[in-house]
Amino acid sequence: MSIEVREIVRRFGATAALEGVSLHVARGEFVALLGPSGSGKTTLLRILAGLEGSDVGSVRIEGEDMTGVPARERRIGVVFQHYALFRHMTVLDNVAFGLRVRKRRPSAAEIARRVRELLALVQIPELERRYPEQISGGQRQRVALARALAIEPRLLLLDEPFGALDALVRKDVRRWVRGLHDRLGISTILVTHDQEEAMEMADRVAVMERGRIVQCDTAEALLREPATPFVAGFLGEATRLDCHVRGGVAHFDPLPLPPLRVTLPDGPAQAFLRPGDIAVHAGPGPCTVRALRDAAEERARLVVEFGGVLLDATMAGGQPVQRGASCRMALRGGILFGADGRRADAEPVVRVLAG
Ligand SMILES: Nc1ncnc2c1ncn2[C@@H]1O[C@H](COP(=O)(O)OP(=O)(O)OP(=O)(O)O)[C@@H](O)[C@H]1O
Repeated sequence: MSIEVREIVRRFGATAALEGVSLHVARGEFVALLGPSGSGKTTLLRILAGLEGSDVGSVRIEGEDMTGVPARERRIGVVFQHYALFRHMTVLDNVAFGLRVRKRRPSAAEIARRVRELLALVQIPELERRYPEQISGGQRQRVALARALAIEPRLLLLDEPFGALDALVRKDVRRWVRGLHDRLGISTILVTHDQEEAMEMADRVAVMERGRIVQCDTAEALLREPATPFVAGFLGEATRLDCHVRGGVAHFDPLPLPPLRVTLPDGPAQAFLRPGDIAVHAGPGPCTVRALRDAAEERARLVVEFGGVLLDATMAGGQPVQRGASCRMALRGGILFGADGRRADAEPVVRVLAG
């Protein structure tokens, strides 16, 4: 089902949690809300779920205004980070809960059939008699999802649902949840502050900053065409550097980095250099390798220090380097924002190595 959020404002005393948020989610779409702590993600989710009201603005689900519609009548499944499973209830009773408290409650036999179907769907049919403390974190996550799905939601809201899982399990559960979303054809909104998670799972990512959605787009578009310096800095592990544009060339002095050609007016600017924009060459030079990442990859990632600044970079060529080794560095490009907020892609002036 489609969701239309219009100009939502929500204040808590002097704090404006949401300052005019609009968002459209198409039927069957998976959208992530991504932003730093306190940017308003959870507040927006709670307003969608009907757990919180808004001061201004409206939420429409499939065209129907949700104002005054209580949470349990919205047919929205919600999963929070702390799954809040009922500890004194078995897995089966936890999943059945939403069905048992329904206004039009199905028969006991129907509830049992539905719960077994759901546990099979989330691939834990053998756990129905266990209690939450007798199952693993990943399994609890699946129970929480089965419970959210039991009410046959039109919309699934996931609030940092993978935070309590260790990295390996998290990856698996993430893929599996996306697969489930695709199979069931429901709309899903995921709240996260993990950009990798948002980009891997969602069709579109809404980047939030201080109570606003500053950009909502595909992961690729957010990386290629960030709307603001905040988005450029928040996604893609870019290094932010101040620079100065003179005659269509950005200079980084006093940092001894090669200049970049860019179509921006003269004046101060901010450069966002992604790891792929900075190519490191092994051999004597002015930079020092401080850390190695993904060393087994063909284009190994590394952190280099240059003039007291740490830069996320990429190894050029296949030569191995070691922590502490000296190296040289070239710029392949970057994204720059002028003082007026205008964005421009930068290119190397000449393809020479720094130093
Ligand atoms: N019930 C409340 N009373 C007062 N202030 C609140 C309340 N709920 C949220 N806020 C404030 O509103 C702002 C947005 O909070 P929200 O929880 O929506 O952010 P978030 O992006 O989900 O953060 P996090 O990633 O840390 O969960 C914060 O400044 C928060 O302190």
